[in-house]
Amino acid sequence: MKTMLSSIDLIIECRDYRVPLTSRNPQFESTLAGRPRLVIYTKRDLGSKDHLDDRRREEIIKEWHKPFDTLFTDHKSKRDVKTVLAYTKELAENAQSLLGTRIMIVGMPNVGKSSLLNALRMAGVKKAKAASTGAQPGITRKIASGVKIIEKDVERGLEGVYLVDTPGVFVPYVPDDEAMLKLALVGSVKDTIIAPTTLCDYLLFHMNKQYQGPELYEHYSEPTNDINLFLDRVCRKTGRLGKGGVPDSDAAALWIIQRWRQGNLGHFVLDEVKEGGLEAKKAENIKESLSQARKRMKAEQTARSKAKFE
Ligand SMILES: Nc1nc2c(ncn2[C@@H]2O[C@H](COP(=O)(O)OP(=O)(O)OP(=O)(O)O)[C@@H](O)[C@H]2O)c(=O)[nH]1
Repeated sequence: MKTMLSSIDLIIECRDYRVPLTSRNPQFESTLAGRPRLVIYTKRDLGSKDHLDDRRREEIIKEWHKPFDTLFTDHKSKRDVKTVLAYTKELAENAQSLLGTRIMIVGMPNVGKSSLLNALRMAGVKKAKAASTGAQPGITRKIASGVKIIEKDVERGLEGVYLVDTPGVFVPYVPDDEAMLKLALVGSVKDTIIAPTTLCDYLLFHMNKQYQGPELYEHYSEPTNDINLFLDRVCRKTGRLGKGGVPDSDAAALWIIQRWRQGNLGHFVLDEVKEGGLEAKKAENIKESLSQARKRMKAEQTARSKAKFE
């Protein structure tokens, strides 16, 4: 990515709408520093009900990223895709490059980079899917060559706009267990990494915290904080029973997680969004990276003194 940056006119940084803070990658900040950037929060449909609270949250997030522009998208919304397309077109018209405008799309695994690229291509040049997409992270494995999203327009001196898709880049370290649970819940890590019942327990905690609370899962269980009881009810309700009628909790947990990821168990954000939240997160990341550096130095020192005595 770094080596390509010199030929890139704009970086589109995709972040998951449901984890605006936890998905911050400090590595991008240093690598992409000084480059023009547009921040796009993807999967808005899964985190927003388009209420006043949601719009207020989006205003705060926009403030966080200034001077960069911020957009919020659902890749199936024609209006959202057109807004992104118009943004890139304006950029290209102002740049008037002889080689065309090149845009690199970066972000965490499974955040929706390829889906956005495909939607922009369809809306811009009416061409079918150029990149593979999938519900698990790690589908895009290499940096693709530019995919055209806006045609050349000789009369307007426009040389075309090209998007470069990149593989998802996971945060260099995850500061705590809760951050890992959030990233797993939104699908940034493979489902085999964290036990499904643990992940589902964390989801249950969030569902209970929402305004609708237990109504969100009323088809499956009575209100509860107890994951065992909850999964038992889900198994019975959906027939996820093994030999001798034993509830298959793992299968039920995975199914519930998928239902939430598809937007069927409430639309909400896992991070707390407040004014100055991003600045606080940046300060936290600096503290964390210092302590990581100290740990690394200590380990190196121990290894050196061990080698001396061997
Ligand atoms: N509901 C909803 N789902 C989305 C949206 N964008 C992407 N998805 C889904 O999220 C999953 C991941 O999308 P991809 O486009 O493959 O994500 P990616 O960032 O390219 O993933 P990697 O290849 O792992 O880097 C797919 O199942 C998409 O259908 C969105 O705006 N809303």
